[in-house]
Parts: sequence; C-alpha cells; structure tokens
Amino acid sequence: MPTTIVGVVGAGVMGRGVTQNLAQTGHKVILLDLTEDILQQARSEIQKNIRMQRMLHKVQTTMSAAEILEQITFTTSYEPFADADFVVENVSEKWEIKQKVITQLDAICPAHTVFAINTSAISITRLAANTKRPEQILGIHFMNPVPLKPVVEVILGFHTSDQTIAIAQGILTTMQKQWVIVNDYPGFVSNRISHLFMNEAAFVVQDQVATAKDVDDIFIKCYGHAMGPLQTADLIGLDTVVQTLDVLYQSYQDPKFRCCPLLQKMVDAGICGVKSGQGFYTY
Ligand SMILES: NC(=O)c1ccc[n+]([C@@H]2O[C@H](COP(=O)([O-])OP(=O)(O)OC[C@H]3O[C@@H](n4cnc5c(N)ncnc54)[C@H](O)[C@@H]3O)[C@@H](O)[C@H]2O)c1
Repeated sequence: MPTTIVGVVGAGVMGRGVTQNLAQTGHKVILLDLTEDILQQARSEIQKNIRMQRMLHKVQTTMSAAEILEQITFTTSYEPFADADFVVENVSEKWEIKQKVITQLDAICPAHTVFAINTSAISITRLAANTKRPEQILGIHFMNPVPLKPVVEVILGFHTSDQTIAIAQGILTTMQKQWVIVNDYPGFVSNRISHLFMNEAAFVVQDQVATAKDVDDIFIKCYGHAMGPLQTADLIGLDTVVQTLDVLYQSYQDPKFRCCPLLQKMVDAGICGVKSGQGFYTY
C-alpha cells in the first residue's frame, strides 16, 4: 500500500474515532488540534475507548493500547503534515473554519497528498475550490463511533479523480470499512434526510406532543430503528446538529431545514448531548 502516514485534523468526537481506527489498523497518524489540553483529552478518550470497545464489542486487534497510542503523534503544529500522504479533516462544521484549515493543509502538504473531508453537509466541491488540488479531494462521511461503524459515505466532488477514489478506497479497506459512493450536494444522502428527522423530532418535543423517550420509542419499537432520532442527535452532538442544519438551510435556501428553536436554545445553554453529559437524556 503506497500510503504510510495519515494526518488527522480535529481531535473532537470524530477526529478521535478516525485516529483510533487508523492507528489500530497499523497506520502512523499525526493528530492536530488547537490546544495541548484538547489533545490530552483526545489521548485519554482514545485509551478509554480502546478498552471499552474491546470489552463491550469484542473488537479484535493484535496491538496493545500502548502500541496503538505509540502510532499517534499529537501536535498543535502543521509542520509534521509535510510528511502526510493522506489527510482526514474533521474540524467543526463551520465553513470559515474548514476553509481556513484546507488552505493551510494545501500549503504544507506534499503535492501527492489526498484530502478527505469528514463533514456532515458542507460542499466538497466548494472546499476543494480553495486548494490547488481539487482532483485530490473527496468527502468521507464517517459514522459515529468510527471504530465500530462498518460503512462510510464517500462523496465525489466535481473534480475528484478516479485515482483519488482508488487511494481513499485503499485506506478505507485497511480500516476495515465498506463504502457507498454518492454525489456532492449538501448533506449528501445520510444527513440531508436524517437532519429532517432529528429536527422534526425536536419540534415534537418542543410542542409537547411527546417526551424525547416516547418519540425515540416509536422509532425503535414501531419502525425497528436501532436508535431514535433524539438519541442520535445526542450522540452526534447537538451543537454539530445545529451547525449542520444551518449549512443545509443556507445551501438549499429551503425553510424545511430551519433549525428548531428548542435545539438552538439547548446549545446556547451548553446542553450538547453525550459530549456535555446532558442533552435530551442525561449521560
Ligand atoms: N459527530 C458526529 O456524529 C459526526 C458524524 C459525521 C461527521 N461529522 C462531522 O465531522 C466534523 C467534526 O465533528 P465532531 O463531531 O468531531 O465535532 P467536535 O466539535 O467534537 O470537534 C471538532 C474539533 O475541531 C477542532 N477545531 C476547530 N477549529 C480548528 C482548527 N482551526 N484547527 C484544528 N482543529 C480545530 C475543535 O477544537 C474540536 O476538537 C464536522 O464537520 C461534523 O459535521 C460529525
């Protein structure tokens, strides 16, 4: 396999999962975030998740937790990205932040490096236009928790080349992932549909039609879903759900994506779901 070093930008919910998945399948990973504190939290969280996932989900790896962590370089500097062959970008779901990061990556990474954008809804084509390598950019929408979810959505930007797709598929195969390839319109398939579900579920709770648990129970017990829409929103992070709805609303100019005021109010109050310990449920 040609790729040896993978850069990961953003050490939040998704960046940690992507890093763990890459490291435990033998890749050398450079993980970048804004502060040492965030990186320290990411390190502890990855260590905890390796242990928990082995215990609860019987995840098979021949490497010890210490060996997996040794594969990861934690950094606040872009300098090590000069050696990266493949980059997975996982920063917050805000256009200005992703645009700045992709420009910095384009300046430091070697000419051959492929960039995979892990986004909920932002246009891959629009981000690619901020680089000198639009044919080497594609979207990989990983599912959460990354090491446990076997399938990703691969999103083709307008200029994404066949070679870029093949390189990404090579990395995904080593990560033990399967993929579904889709075209680039904001929200792709998964989030364009799921955010309507989650948003409307929040409106139902806001309107006091039912409690969060009753809404979720209907999806789980009547429709056979593994999780209800509000449990899913808590798992994603309510802040990320609100940001994604904002991107969808701006992109399509369609009122069906207007964010439920209850969701916005919860985020304003610091209630962001699993990551903050409180959302529609308590964690
Ligand atoms: N949470 C999910 O279930 C989920 C699933 C699929 C895709 N996504 C997408 O993945 C991306 C990351 O989501 P998340 O849930 O991990 O968010 P998060 O808020 O948990 O983490 C974002 C991280 O980005 C870092 N960051 C912000 N600006 C940065 C910069 N300039 N340079 C480096 N790091 C920076 C933050 O410090 C934070 O650690 C988003 O685009 C989101 O839409 C999320």
